[in-house]
Amino acid sequence: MPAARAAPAPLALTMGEPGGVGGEITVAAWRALRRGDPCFYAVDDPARLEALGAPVTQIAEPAEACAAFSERLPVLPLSEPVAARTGAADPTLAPLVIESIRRAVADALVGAASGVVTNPIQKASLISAGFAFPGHTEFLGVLTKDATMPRGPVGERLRGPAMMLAGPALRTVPVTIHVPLAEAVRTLNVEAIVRAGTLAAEALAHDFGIERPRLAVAGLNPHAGEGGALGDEDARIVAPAVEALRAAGIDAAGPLPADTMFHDDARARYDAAICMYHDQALIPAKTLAFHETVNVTLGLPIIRTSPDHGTALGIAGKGLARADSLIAALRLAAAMAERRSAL
Ligand SMILES: NC(=O)C1=CN([C@@H]2O[C@H](COP(=O)(O)OP(=O)(O)OC[C@H]3O[C@@H](n4cnc5c(N)ncnc54)[C@H](O)[C@@H]3O)[C@@H](O)[C@H]2O)C=CC1
Ligand SMILES: NCC(=O)COP(=O)(O)O
Repeated sequence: MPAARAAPAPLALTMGEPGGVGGEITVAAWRALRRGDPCFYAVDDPARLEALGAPVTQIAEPAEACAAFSERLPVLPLSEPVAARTGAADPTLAPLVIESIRRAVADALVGAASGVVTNPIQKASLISAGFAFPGHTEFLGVLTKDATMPRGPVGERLRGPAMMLAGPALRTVPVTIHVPLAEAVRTLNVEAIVRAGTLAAEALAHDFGIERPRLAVAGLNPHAGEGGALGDEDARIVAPAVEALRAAGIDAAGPLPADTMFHDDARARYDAAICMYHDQALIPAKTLAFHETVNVTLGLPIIRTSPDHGTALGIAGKGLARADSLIAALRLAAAMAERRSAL
């Protein structure tokens, strides 16, 4: 008889900005998932989550989480209590927000957690407190830079980080991420597009189970440059990148006019859209499925997903926040972990 497969490690869920909706959607996600899968633990302040209505159990190690999960929300405590004001971001709490991310990543790097799911952070608040990164994506790239990639040297060539927004009807990958638009245009280059496309194709094959992934590469300018009349970047930068992706055996089409590549019929022709800048990728993804889309970091030695939305300070504590995107993020992280464990 084949040996029974060990139960997967739990997922680690970070605190995010404690003044935002992270705490209440954590509790709602636990209520939705506690009788099924996947099991997770929060790296947070147990008293804070208990005050939000969950029966909590304080754990010392991730390995204790799944036995308790159906009855109580497992919480790995931060080093200090979190005194947050609902609806306001507080830069003095930045060290605890960052501690939560560091601990979750450390657990994933040693295999104690099967992946990291992050609650939203208030970026400006963290940056004002000295945080040197524009988002989780870039921070996670640095936190994991010394860890070996899965699949050895092949994996090393695919080291990110890169961002994918994955929804039921659309996946997008922005080539440039958290930079001002003018800088995105100025710094766009062939290598960055090839890197994003290669990471996307690899993730579609290995994490999403798509045997022969098809990429659609967006142009930068209106009408993909209109033959040079509306800018030369599409011919000079995007087209050679598409050629390079094809030469590497990746099914890539483009540069495509971005205004006509996201309607229903167009989306049926590809598995992911490679976009030139943040909003070109995130606007269609969030418009089509704000509550189901998940933010996935590609090219890390660990799994990381997150809801697509932010801290939503304006609705925090009002009972209006939906946990669907966080639940989708937890489910996708678990599915990715299962796929990777079978490789
Ligand atoms: N992964 C992360 O850490 C992310 C962090 N952010 C940060 O969040 C902060 C606020 O960003 P915004 O642009 O205002 O975006 P937001 O996503 O927080 O809010 C946009 C709109 O969607 C609503 N909304 C958001 N989440 C919701 C939910 N779960 N249920 C129901 N309605 C929801 C809000 O009430 C608001 O009307 C910024 O500091 C931003 O950088 C934004 C996106 C991702
Ligand atoms: N707009 C998406 C976003 O800001 C998420 O960034 P990250 O914190 O996941 O890097």
